[in-house]
Amino acid sequence: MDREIVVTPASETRARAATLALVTAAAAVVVGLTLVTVFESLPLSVQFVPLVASVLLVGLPHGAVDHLVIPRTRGEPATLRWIAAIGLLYLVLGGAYLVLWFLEPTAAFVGFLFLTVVHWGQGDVYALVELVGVDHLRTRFDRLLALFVRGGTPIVVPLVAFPDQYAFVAGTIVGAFDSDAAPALAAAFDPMVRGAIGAVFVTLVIASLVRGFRRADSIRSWLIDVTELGSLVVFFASVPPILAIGLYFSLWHSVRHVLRAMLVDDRASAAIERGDVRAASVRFARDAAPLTAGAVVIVAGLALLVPRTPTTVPEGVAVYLVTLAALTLPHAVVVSALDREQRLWSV
Ligand SMILES: CC1=C(/C=C/C(C)=C/C=C/C(C)=C/C=O)C(C)(C)CCC1
Ligand SMILES: [Fe+2]
Repeated sequence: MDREIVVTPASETRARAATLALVTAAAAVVVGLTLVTVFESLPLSVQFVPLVASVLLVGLPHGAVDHLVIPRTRGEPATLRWIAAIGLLYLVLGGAYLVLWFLEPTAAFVGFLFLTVVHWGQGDVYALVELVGVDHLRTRFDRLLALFVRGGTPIVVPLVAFPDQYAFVAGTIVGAFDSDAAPALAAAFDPMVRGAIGAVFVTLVIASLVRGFRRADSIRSWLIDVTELGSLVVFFASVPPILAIGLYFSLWHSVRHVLRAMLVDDRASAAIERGDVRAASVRFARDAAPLTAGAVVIVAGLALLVPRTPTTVPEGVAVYLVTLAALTLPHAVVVSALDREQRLWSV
């Protein structure tokens, strides 16, 4: 296999990063499952806490270094040209997607769910292949199957397990733009439709498990994959989705991407190598601070622009999620470029 990665962190550094990723992911699962086990019902105000916290802690910031990651991967300085190119990408794609939200909010929302599946899935494929170092995702097809299964879990499992809360959030998001969009969305919550989506998903999960087991040389790395996936499914099947997605977004998806950004940064990578996670985090926080602040300004601006001005926490979070959608489209393009640089899909 022809692998030419300019910045290739030592395998020990990757192993440290994998441990950090697994520990924070496990923390998300344990916190979520503990909360639902200990408390009979969790007030919505508590369920929203992790999602609101993600504005400043790891969630939103994880994409705020997109202007730095590609030049760093190539071992080039992050010149003004690079920054302008990524800025333009965000402006054009994010801006066009925001316009779509105003024109066709239901379609924009459905698109957001698909985008999330692909983007969260691609992040997990990176972690499995490059951090954990699994050997059973050999072909592009294996990786694509893993992408849909991993990215699909946070979006499909709650649709089956928690349709009411799902419908509430979907209705609040689309309702910010169109107060009578409910009928168009209602179809997705029909038990038959949910059953069919669930059945397709379960088939994919089983296919990926069986295929992975057959192809694995090392049972250890397959077991890590299965344990992660199993925990993820149980987590999203038992924890109400507002809480579950809040925990997952920061502690699972974003932490993995932050580690990826650190590994392409010589200084942060050296800090992780010597076990100094603090130094690596401080450096990341400095890199991410300006554009995180920029993104917060966009959330506030959008809150003023949407036809229905948010007045409650769920409505405020809805505007935040629409901003995340608009930012995630160009972010997923940058991450795909990073996947390409790191030859994640050329197998
Ligand atoms: C909160 C929430 C939902 C959607 C969240 C989404 C889609 C978040 C995507 C975030 C991204 C893509 C962040 C960037 O990486 C659902 C599923 C409607 C169910 C109810 C709770
Ligand atoms: Fe991301």
